[in-house]
Amino acid sequence: MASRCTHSSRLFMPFLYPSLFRASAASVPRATSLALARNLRYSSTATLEPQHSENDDEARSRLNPAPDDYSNPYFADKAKLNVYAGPGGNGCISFLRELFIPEGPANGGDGGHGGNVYIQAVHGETSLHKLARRRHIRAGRGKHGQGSAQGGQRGEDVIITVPVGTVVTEISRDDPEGERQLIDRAKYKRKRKKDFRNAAALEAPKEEEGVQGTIVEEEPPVNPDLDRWLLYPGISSSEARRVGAELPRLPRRDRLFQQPPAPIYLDLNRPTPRPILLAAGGLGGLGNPHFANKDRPRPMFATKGEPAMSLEIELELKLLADVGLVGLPNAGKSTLLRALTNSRARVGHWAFTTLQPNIGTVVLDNNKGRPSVKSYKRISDAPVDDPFALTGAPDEVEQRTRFTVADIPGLIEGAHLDKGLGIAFLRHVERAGVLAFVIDLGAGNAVKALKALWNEVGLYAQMREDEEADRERAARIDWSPEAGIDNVSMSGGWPASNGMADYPPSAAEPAGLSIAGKPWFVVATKGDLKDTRANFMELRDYCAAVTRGDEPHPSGVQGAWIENVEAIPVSAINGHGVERIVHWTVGLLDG
Ligand SMILES: Nc1nc2c(ncn2[C@@H]2O[C@H](COP(=O)(O)OP(=O)(O)OP(=O)(O)O)[C@@H](O)[C@H]2O)c(=O)[nH]1
Ligand SMILES: [Mg+2]
Repeated sequence: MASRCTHSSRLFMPFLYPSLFRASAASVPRATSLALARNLRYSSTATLEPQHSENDDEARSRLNPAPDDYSNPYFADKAKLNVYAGPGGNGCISFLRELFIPEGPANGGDGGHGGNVYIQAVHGETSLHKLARRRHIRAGRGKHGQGSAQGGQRGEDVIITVPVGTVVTEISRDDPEGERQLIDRAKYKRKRKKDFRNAAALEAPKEEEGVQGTIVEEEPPVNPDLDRWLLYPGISSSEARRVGAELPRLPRRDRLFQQPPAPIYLDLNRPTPRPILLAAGGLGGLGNPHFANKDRPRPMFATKGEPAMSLEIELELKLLADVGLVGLPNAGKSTLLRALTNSRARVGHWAFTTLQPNIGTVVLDNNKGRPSVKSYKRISDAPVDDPFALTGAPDEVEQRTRFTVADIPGLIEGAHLDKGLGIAFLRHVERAGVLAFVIDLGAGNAVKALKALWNEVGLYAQMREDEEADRERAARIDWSPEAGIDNVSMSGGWPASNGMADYPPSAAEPAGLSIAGKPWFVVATKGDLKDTRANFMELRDYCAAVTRGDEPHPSGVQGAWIENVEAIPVSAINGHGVERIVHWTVGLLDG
């Protein structure tokens, strides 16, 4: 396909793809290159390019790239958002006025409802960085009603699209309408009690009446909902007081969208075809015709639109890769990812080259002939718009054409104490089907390194399980203000019985099994280095002993996966042995 920006692409090329530029620079005629140099005089990146000698370039390859030969897409795996639903528009107070009808009937329009905020997990999104930058997300406000019975426009809805694998947690919410409903309900209960007591007092013996029977004149009640009404702006203050005292009760209104029960917790580990409601917009106010009757043909009031709910939510992305690479820094994880996939992850001979997760795809079948490996995966046909996926639907099998591999920053001993880059990145391999421990054969005892890695992973798993248990305990306490008030069916994708207490009881799993229960294997890399054979043999014997049960699982977790622990020797930099990793992984994935 022809380039869509032939002129500008040349200019931007060195900035975006320095290595490509170097390769093509030699073929650019001298006159052109001079012209380019002139154009790029102020471009610091072009002039500061490190110069490589010819020999240097020859030694370089896709698997042994220069440190600056990589692509670095924007990535964020956490975002905090303030979400505001749209407030409703006010109702209008207006009267028909025509040539021979000076005082016509009420014709104020209703206010529009505020917009809702939804969330939807879609394929194609891979990062939360755009949302992290936006921070505030607002749905449109409903427009006010107008004269001549014109209703206000509805506020625009907003759909937050997030990558599949995002977990949404509510931090706090401000729901003025929900709070008001609670207060109204409490007041109503108090009033009923008081009325009951008064009625009982009236039925009490009559002799006391002579002594205490003085009738107390009650003050005219002040309308408690005065702030929810709009009064005709043209009326005088005395008239306003009179109208205020005569205001009717606020009408009860049916809602199409109920606010989702607090606290929101959504694990969007599958795409959601229908957006899920996070915050419903406020109802629009009612115009003055709603309050006209034969005693009050020209109501001088209308209702205001409802204020909107706002939420503070946290989004956490857990990448959904099939295989997670776990290893110490500089072990060769990114090189292995390059060897397995088309990834352009950064490779460097220092620790912490990788600062953010990289995902690569291993293509098994590009549909251009026979697949390199035959593999089948189970697909569940549980309804994907069920945010809690509580239904146990039967599984189907389909041919696997690719699988994904996640390369994360290296772990060091003590990562759980927040040393190095910490263990936060382990959440990206937490959901992987298979874990591959990448061990550098040239960097000391491989068995020791494997044990150290499993120790960190085990501590991480325990931490996550404790967090999950805490969250579930909090969710089971039914403190939600909405619970038990209106049992109206939820719209916008929430299941009707969405009380958190309805969760199925969690299976009592031994601690740490969420990760230690996964199939795993060891990739012993840098096998091309001298004197690494003994180290590999020791590692292989250790893995065999673990499989036999002679050695405990390196994490120390009881019941961890030890079916067939294998150590596969590779030289990723030369692409040797990586085929075997593909076959082995597929075998474990197919289970
Ligand atoms: N000899 C040899 N060197 C390798 C091999 N694989 C990787 N290396 C080198 O090891 C160094 C580190 O490789 P990386 O792939 O960046 O290691 P990493 O595990 O991703 O490192 P971090 O991202 O820092 O955790 C680089 O200089 C690679 O060229 C290999 O199979 N053989
Ligand atoms: Mg790396």
